Amino acid sequence: MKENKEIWEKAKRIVVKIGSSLVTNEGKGVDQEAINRWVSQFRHLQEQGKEVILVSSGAIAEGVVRLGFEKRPTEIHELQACAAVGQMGLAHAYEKCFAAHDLVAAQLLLTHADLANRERYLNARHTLLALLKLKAVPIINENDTVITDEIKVGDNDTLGALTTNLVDADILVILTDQEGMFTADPRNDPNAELISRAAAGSADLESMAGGAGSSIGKGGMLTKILAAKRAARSGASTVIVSGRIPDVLVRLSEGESLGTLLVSESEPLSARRQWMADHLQLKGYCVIDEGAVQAIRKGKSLLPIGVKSVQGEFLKGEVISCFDQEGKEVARGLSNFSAETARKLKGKHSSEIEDTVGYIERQELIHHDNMVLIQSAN
Ligand SMILES: Nc1ncnc2c1ncn2[C@@H]1O[C@H](COP(=O)(O)OP(=O)(O)O)[C@@H](O)[C@H]1O
Ligand SMILES: N[C@@H](CCC(=O)OP(=O)(O)O)C(=O)O
Repeated sequence: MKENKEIWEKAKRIVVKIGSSLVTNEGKGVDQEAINRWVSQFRHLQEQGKEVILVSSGAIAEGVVRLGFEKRPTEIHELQACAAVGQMGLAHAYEKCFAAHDLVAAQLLLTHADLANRERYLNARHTLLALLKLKAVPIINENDTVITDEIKVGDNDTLGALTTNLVDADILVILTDQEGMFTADPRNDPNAELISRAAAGSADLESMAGGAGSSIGKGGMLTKILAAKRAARSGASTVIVSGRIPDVLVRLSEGESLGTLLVSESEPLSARRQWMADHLQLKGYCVIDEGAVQAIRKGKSLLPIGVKSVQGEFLKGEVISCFDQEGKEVARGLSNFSAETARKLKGKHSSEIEDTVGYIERQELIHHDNMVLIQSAN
């Protein structure tokens, strides 16, 4: 495995994600002093020639305090109201600290749709790259005020990974309220031991990671290690570490081993394949037979003859999934047909396409060039 120092020396672009409990001092309200400490470290990283992108949680936790709720509400519109109010508090706190360190901050509130649509995805990417070129530090959060659960990214660990892939960052640092990832949730198990290093995506990690240990955070440890697995697809390694360690970012950047390093060991996917793999919600999928599974694993395109069924409603050009007959996702890619046409063509030989739909535009349902193989469940 690569040494920490080597990984950090090579890293130029770093995404730092900060969780709600850290930002709001365990839900008591925006922790201006802690923010100040992280921002001064961003400044240090910039002086070392590194680019920093921040993904900050905390809007809802801060809104809960500002609106005087005794505990986090459960009603969706109240949560959205908290997010709207709390985001003001976050922006204000960051703006103050960034200005004090002579840094320029920029706010981006993203939705799932911004990342699922190729054009909006590329727009977001170009805006972020322009900001980095101008030495501004983008601060990203999910736009919780306008979205419901069905269309959400859902947690900022995942958003951190999507951002890492979006800008081809080298490292994702997830600052949290624990020292790192333990063999079990240290809040419940006093014998849990810190894992200092592992391969991102290693299957054992998923069984050791639990949910959020408090009502302030959202994802817990599981979303963090899934985020590391997702970030590894673009070649980025992830560090899960306590944001309370003094000078944590500076010390990491000097190669010190702190928290849990989840090393990316896979070959990075191309940008377009990454975008397809990063889709969290798809409009449809097809179930394919064993012959088609073998063919696409060998690098062939998916032909209608291998398709057993087509589910959902999608348009030509949208990303759909391919499942095997056991229900495991094997690939996803851009469909050359709408769901309606794909249903008419399923099981048909290429020579029957014209007779079935009256024209031949493409013979493949998904061309190999527009397909990404999925190694294991997301
Ligand atoms: N294996 C584990 N190692 C460390 N923490 C774990 C583990 N499993 C579950 N957790 C819980 O995950 C929590 C961190 O996640 P979360 O509360 O969502 O924080 P954040 O707001 O930083 O995202 C920890 O406080 C801890 O209780
Ligand atoms: N977007 C939400 C944060 C959601 C979230 O993932 O929270 P956390 O687990 O604390 O990183 C907010 O700003 O309140």
